[in-house]
Amino acid sequence: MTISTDLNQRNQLRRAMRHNRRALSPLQQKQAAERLFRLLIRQPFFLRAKRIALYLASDGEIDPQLLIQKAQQMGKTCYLPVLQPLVTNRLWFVRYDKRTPMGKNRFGISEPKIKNFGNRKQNRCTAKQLDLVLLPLVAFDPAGGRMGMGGGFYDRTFAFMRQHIAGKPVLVGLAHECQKVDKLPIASWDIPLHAVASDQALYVA
Ligand SMILES: Nc1nc2c(c(=O)[nH]1)N(C=O)[C@@H](CNc1ccc(C(=O)N[C@@H](CCC(=O)O)C(=O)O)cc1)CN2
Ligand SMILES: Nc1ncnc2c1ncn2[C@@H]1O[C@H](COP(=O)(O)OP(=O)(O)OP(=O)(O)O)[C@@H](O)[C@H]1O
Repeated sequence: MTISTDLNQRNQLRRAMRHNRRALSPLQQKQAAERLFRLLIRQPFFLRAKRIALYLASDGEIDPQLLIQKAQQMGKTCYLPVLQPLVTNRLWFVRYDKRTPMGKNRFGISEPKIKNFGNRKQNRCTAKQLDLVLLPLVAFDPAGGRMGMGGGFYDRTFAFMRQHIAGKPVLVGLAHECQKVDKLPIASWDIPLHAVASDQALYVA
């Protein structure tokens, strides 16, 4: 198979799975978010983690908002991905709570504002300092394969995980069950997930 047909297939799958996500009703979204919440709050990787990266749901993604609230009540620190303004296509993780000033990134997703690089550094943490990363995804397979929105942001940011088997951070994708496929094609740059949690099950790779 040529590289271009392979790319076409990836893009077709991405489109179809994004369509599946968006087709869920508000009630289905709410129930899925509650099921995911109940599943995750009893996992040792969640209970143990002090610094957790999550995301604000967009485009039909399963919503981790209940998890953000719970983690904060438990005294954990939550971080959101922010598109790096200088280095292209990597993420920063910025501390998030009710008082965090927010703005929209170029994809229309809310993210913490970075006003002053110097002052704001204490609110930022590097990918290696996180204990747990709950990643958004478009499609997944039960072996930890992940397909995202296509920017390669998470893959680039966590590329260090390939050499570094330190068990930290733990990478767990969050998904609707309808985003599961049998087997995703693996690209050389793809970073495998330790697990995927859906509204129905936890798939440990
Ligand atoms: N909720 C959430 N936040 C996230 C991500 C995510 O997947 N979900 N990201 C994970 O990486 C980063 C943003 N990545 C994104 C990549 C592409 C598109 C997107 O909608 N692209 C358009 C076309 C591009 C354009 O508008 O210029 C599209 O595919 O239709 C959105 C977010 C950081 N924050
Ligand atoms: N570590 C890396 N170094 C250089 N380029 C990379 C790296 N990771 C991904 N890319 C590039 O990023 C592009 C998008 O990758 P891919 O389609 O796997 O993104 P994705 O995982 O769906 O997106 P995201 O992680 O933002 O949700 C690819 O064209 C790839 O060449």
